[in-house]
Amino acid sequence: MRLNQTIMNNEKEWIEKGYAIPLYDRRAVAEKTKSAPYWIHFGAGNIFRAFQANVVQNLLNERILDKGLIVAEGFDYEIIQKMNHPHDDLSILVTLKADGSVEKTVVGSVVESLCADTQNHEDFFRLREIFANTSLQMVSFTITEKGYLLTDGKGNTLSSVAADMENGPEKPKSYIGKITSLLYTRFQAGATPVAMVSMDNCSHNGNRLYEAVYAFADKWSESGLTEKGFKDYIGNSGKVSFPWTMIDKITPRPDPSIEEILKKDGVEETAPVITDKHTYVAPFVNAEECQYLVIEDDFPNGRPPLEKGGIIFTDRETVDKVEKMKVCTCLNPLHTALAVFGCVLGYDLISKEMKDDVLRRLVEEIGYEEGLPVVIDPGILDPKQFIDTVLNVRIPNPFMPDTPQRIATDTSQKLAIRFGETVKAYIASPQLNVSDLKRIPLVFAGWLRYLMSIDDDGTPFELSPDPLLDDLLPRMVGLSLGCDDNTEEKIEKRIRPVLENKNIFGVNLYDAGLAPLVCIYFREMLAGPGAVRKTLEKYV
Ligand SMILES: NC(=O)c1ccc[n+]([C@@H]2O[C@H](COP(=O)([O-])OP(=O)(O)OC[C@H]3O[C@@H](n4cnc5c(N)ncnc54)[C@H](O)[C@@H]3O)[C@@H](O)[C@H]2O)c1
Ligand SMILES: O=P(O)(O)OC[C@@H](O)[C@@H](O)[C@H](O)[C@H](O)CO
Repeated sequence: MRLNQTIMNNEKEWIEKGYAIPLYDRRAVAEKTKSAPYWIHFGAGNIFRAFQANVVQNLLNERILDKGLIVAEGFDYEIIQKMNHPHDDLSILVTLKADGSVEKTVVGSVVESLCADTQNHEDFFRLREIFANTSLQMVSFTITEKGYLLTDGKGNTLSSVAADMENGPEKPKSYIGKITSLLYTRFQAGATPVAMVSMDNCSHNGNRLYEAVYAFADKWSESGLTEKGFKDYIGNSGKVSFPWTMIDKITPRPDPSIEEILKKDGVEETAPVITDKHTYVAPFVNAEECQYLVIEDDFPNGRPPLEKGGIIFTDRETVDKVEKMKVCTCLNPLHTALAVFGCVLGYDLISKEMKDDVLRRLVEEIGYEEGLPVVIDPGILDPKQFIDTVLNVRIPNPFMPDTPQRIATDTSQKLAIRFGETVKAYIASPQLNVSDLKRIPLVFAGWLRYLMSIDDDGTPFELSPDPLLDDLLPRMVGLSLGCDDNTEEKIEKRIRPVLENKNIFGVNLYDAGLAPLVCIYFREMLAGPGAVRKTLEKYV
């Protein structure tokens, strides 16, 4: 059984093996989509294939939509070359339910995949054609938090961004430079409206995308590299919107245990690949069943009826509340706490960590006691029920192959949103006292301990990728486990610049009054092998 367009002539075998297959004429859908695209997504990673692509598949099956999706990859072209093209853009979604049952779906809603690479003339020409088409209604993104960065950890403009700003929209190399250049194509083709929809886990993600794109438009306009009016098209015309969103569906990396299931069914060539840019991809994706996508309803060129596929459209204020609930308190902080301590305590599965009493108590206390008091009820999802499901059903699901190592990726980019917002809310509240926060500082100390890349038994382990490692790791040099030399002064001197960094924590932890506690916890975690667990048991 080969995963490519031939399955449409060989449906019986797939259906007999329990696969749901596309119930529409895929060739006809592809033809219509290519001639009048309405939705292009950037970031051909796992969440897109597990969530957005499957929503469109369901709507195609139900004849609510008659066009599919185009996907573009602007960072890791190997995904397109090694997964999309060899499989004719089909992928298998394996849904792992908490009762242990498994649902297998061949998703065929993606009908074209392109490398957003200005060196790849054919693909970039096609992207310009898509952006010039009046039919285009939405451009969405799952490109990770760092995809929107224009500067490095020290605040210096990235060299690719600086070069693109200097050279203009012709052949940019940076991600946002390419996106802004494509918007310039749309501007030149009649300045028709479009919605630019970030679906990444960053606070006010629409603003993050807007600010990055506007910085290019501003610079290019100022230097006369773009025609008059482009900057206003992006910033003031009301024609280009940047809605805010909240997306939620735990989508681990493709796991060998799931590959085994597919292999047993007779599916060929299912092996996952780790690309040179460290993306974990396979012809299949594995994900939980639960999913939420909440989008600010601001689509100046109209939009498909995605609400019929379960996507919630609402106002910006509600998205803000629901996103704060999920990303800042009820899910992602708990994930990050489990990620850093999981790596240090030698875990390779999040669900196993939930059987460890002290880790379970830690995330319950962060969620219910420290996070929940600052949550504003968004009205559309109940925060208490949400966190109950996260802690009792979703994270402990033993059938989900999610790992602390995946979630630990880019932690330096996530702490500000996942914990900093709560710290800020405590500082701002007349009723709450920031010094009551005891567990969040424990996670900060746990992250510093994680950065030493030595586990709690004293064995070295590999850190997950993070754009700030080059800045952060030198700070850890000279600190070692069980060393009498680890004086309070020495430790503080090393980590002070990190704790003061607002970009990392969202606040200066000294100004917030939390730094001394972080230093105490961190020092105790350095006492020797076993000290991390001992510290957790002492304080949680
Ligand atoms: N996986 C999940 O559980 C989940 C759930 C909700 C939201 N998200 C959001 O989606 C994002 C992607 O998740 P995924 O599961 O698809 O991950 P993935 O590792 O499968 O794919 C990552 C995608 O981001 C791109 N990317 C990586 N680094 C980049 C960079 N520096 N610049 C531009 N693009 C870059 C990759 O090329 C790829 O397209 C997450 O960072 C998160 O914001 C993920
Ligand atoms: O995807 P990231 O790297 O931003 O964060 C890792 C996880 O916390 C995240 O992917 C969750 O699984 C997701 O946010 C659940 O909806």
